[in-house]
Amino acid sequence: MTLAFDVAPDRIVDKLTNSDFTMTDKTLIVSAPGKVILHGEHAVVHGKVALAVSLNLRTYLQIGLCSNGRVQINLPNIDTWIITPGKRTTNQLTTSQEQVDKLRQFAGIPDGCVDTRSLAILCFLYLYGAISASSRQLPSMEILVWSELPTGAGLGSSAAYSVCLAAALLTANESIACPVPEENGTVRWAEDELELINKWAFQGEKLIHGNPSGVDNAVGTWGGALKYHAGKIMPLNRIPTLRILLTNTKVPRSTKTLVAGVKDKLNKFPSIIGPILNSIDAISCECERTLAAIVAGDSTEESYAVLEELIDINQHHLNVIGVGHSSLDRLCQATALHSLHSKLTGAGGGGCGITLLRPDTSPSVVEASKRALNDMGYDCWETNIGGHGVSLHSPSSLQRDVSQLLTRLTDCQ
Ligand SMILES: Nc1ncnc2c1ncn2[C@@H]1O[C@H](COP(=O)(O)OP(=O)(O)OP(=O)(O)O)[C@@H](O)[C@H]1O
Ligand SMILES: C[C@@](O)(CCO)CC(=O)[O-]
Ligand SMILES: [Mg+2]
Repeated sequence: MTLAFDVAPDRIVDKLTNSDFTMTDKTLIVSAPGKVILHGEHAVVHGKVALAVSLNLRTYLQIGLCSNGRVQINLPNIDTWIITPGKRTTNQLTTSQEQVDKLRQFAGIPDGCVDTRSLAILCFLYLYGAISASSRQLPSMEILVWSELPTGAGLGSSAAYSVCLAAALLTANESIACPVPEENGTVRWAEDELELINKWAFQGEKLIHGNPSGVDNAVGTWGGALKYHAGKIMPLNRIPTLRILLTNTKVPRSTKTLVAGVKDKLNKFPSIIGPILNSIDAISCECERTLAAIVAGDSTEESYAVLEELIDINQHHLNVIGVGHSSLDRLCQATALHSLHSKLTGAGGGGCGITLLRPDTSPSVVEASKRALNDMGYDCWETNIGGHGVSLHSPSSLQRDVSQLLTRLTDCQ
């Protein structure tokens, strides 16, 4: 998707612009990781504990400042969009309904819309307008966002997108420093700057999700493993290297819709759904204790059995609160045939599931499970967790395939 608009006049310029892009200053490349939630999705929106870890799959954003009086954003993962101009909003770390309504009107996006492109555009327009509000002039820039993450599949693609946008726009606007990565290197921002990135990314998530807990943008910003509770972010230092099989059912769903559905159920049946959310909270806490026991070397066999049981219980809870899906049931059944335990991850309703592998799960069991899942039409891969948080890259530090892709996409603009 490519969006372009004039930054000066308040009028629609529209669609693809090409050759008149002239870079005056520098190009920045930032990236942020996706995540998996081990336990606590949905419950965390209602103040319960969640445990989440970053993935090695990342979203990349390239931003070039220019002097052609235009803003152009290219989002190849999600196709094409027709354009609306940008708008200055107030530079405040809160999103008022009035501001959002004005932006929606401006971009022609109806209220309650969950369309992928509309939400991505709304998020960009908001962050661009609000972060640039302190500048004398709205900056002219060209942005390209490309992700290794499947969009809208439970792996935090919206948060990685928001974190990248916040980091790039704050850096371009000099609200945070522009650390210089060494040749072939990657750098991160200082802690207070990460906090600012995270706060802005949370505003972006609000536009995409409606009512996010903040856990996904926290993982996108800090990376690693963390415990999230009522807005408090606590790094998890005592977790073993977990082997996780990640499966994408490829059933599309919207986090915004699913989160709203759980809220409705909770409002309708507080004394029925409330205790389930409390139980999910207890599962997260028990999981944290069990992970620490594994690190301490306490009866690993038994600890893994506990982790497996917690996964099964939570998957049932998630079904009860209405975020399961028949594709996820089939995933759980297929892995259970190989004595493996699975649950949905992220918002559910389709999207991705995680399957816990033991340190000694044999390659033949993993291969047989993957084959069964592939035969059902799912994508499935054993993943590495613990990717670093939002980072700034020198072009030469990027993996060759990522670098080539960004170059190719830039050339196509
Ligand atoms: N690479 C991308 N380019 C543009 N927009 C993106 C990109 N990745 C995500 N988005 C935006 O995020 C939305 C998907 O967010 P959603 O929260 O529904 O799914 P998710 O973040 O992948 O899953 P979860 O929130 O369960 O972890 C898309 O509709 C789109 O608006
Ligand atoms: C479903 C949810 O709990 C996790 C989505 O990855 C929503 C949120 O925490 O914002
Ligand atoms: Mg999301």
